[in-house]
Amino acid sequence: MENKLILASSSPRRQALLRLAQLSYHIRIPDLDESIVTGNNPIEKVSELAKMKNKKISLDNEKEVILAADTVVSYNQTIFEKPSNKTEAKDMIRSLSGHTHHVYTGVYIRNSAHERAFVECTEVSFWELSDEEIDRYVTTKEPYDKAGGYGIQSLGAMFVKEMVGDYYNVVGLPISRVVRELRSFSIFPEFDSI
Ligand SMILES: Cc1cn([C@H]2C[C@H](O)[C@@H](COP(=O)(O)OP(=O)(O)OP(=O)(O)O)O2)c(=O)[nH]c1=O
Repeated sequence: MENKLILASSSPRRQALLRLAQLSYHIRIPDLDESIVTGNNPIEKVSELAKMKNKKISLDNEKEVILAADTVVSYNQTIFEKPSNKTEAKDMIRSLSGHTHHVYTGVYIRNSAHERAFVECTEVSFWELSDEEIDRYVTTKEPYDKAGGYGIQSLGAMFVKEMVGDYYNVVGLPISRVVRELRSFSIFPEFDSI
């Protein structure tokens, strides 16, 4: 029996990125109140949450490999998670306007024998945005299921002036590094065997 990758996430983007890398996976969604992890250190926060999401899923046998992740936006000593309403979304995007922020994704991988954890950081600079632009954006569905209140993979792309680091890390999973780490768990993308 081959090793089996379990994605501990409800995020459609994380699923899409595993498919992009030609990885087969199963989904098990962790039930976790993310607000229990407090504090203003983004690296600690994403590490802790990725680990907690991962450990919420039990390993049924030694072939299973569980992957979990957490993404936050950090600007000026403040962590931005998913905005819960229009006002919060507007405030977040207004603070990011004309500035450079960091997007952190913590990844935690484990099987019955070992575990690997890492944090990837991408630097994103926004253009100066007008109030009208921000108002229009928050009337779309885009901000509400995304850290920082924007989606770089869709309309939020219009805000981005410059980026340093892995684009896919901003979307929720630094897929090229994940693929490399998964090889040590004997999980391989289909293209490895071509
Ligand atoms: C900044 C940014 C974040 N995001 C997303 C990635 C993450 O899915 C989300 C941050 O929330 P997370 O809590 O990391 O993930 P999630 O709630 O979507 O899924 P789960 O906890 O079940 O794994 O924000 C984008 O899709 N685009 C972006 O540009």
